[in-house]
Amino acid sequence: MMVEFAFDIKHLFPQSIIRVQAHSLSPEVAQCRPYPQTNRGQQPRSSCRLSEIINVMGKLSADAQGLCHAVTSADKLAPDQVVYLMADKAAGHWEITGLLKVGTKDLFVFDQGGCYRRFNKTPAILDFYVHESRQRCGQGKLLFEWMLEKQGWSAQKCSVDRPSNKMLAFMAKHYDLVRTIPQGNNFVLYEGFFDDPITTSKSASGLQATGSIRNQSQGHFKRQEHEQAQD
Ligand SMILES: CC(=O)SCCNC(=O)CCNC(=O)[C@H](O)C(C)(C)COP(=O)(O)OP(=O)(O)OC[C@H]1O[C@@H](n2cnc3c(N)ncnc32)[C@H](O)[C@@H]1OP(=O)(O)O
Repeated sequence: MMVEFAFDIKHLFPQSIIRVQAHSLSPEVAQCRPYPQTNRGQQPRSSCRLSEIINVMGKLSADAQGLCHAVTSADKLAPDQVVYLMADKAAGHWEITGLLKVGTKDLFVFDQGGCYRRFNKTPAILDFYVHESRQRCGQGKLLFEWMLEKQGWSAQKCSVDRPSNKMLAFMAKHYDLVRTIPQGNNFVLYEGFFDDPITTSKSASGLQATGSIRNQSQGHFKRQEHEQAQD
């Protein structure tokens, strides 16, 4: 069953995907609720509605990935992070179908030669979820493509925070991204990340060689490990 909210969401979606940042949220969702008693006769503010949607979808995403804590919530959204929310009315009324949270990270990463480098403001995929009833129907691709266009990013330049097995399969299927470069942190980089970084990536700037430490730690597969543990 899809997620239901105590308010009509259609006014929030002038198109099927919207871009939300921290400044348009009310992180103190508790102060917005309960509906409609505290706002008798009034619609809850859109910032309250968006915050509630993000909290609910963040929780569903965590559940789907077997995580104890949500990666995405209204109060944790940093100023440089963006949440893309997707909705449709395929069932006759508007429903929220997906969430994609992205941001930028200053990462110390290993290149293909094992050299340790610093990349400032690396495009980062932080949380991604399509409702179970809509998975494997191309909705994820739609949302991801929209995000890439709005952010001005390309898939191979994105770092991915602790990708799940489904995420790895998604990147392989839609972007032919299969070969990862082992890192000592939770982020996965794909081959192609280091190709011509200055000219082809708008955001992966500030490349600095910081040594040649070789470390093949695989600490980035937390979500995947968790999934497997749950299987
Ligand atoms: C950084 C992170 O956020 S990692 C966490 C990613 N999120 C999750 O794992 C939560 C649960 N999964 C999902 O929400 C979704 O499956 C997403 C967001 C990963 C992909 O969204 P979808 O709408 O399913 O993607 P879309 O339909 O465009 O592409 C389908 C492809 O994704 C991958 N995929 C999606 N679901 C599955 C699955 N159950 N098993 C294996 N691969 C899957 C496959 O490559 C699939 O292609 P296929 O059906 O030909 O095998």
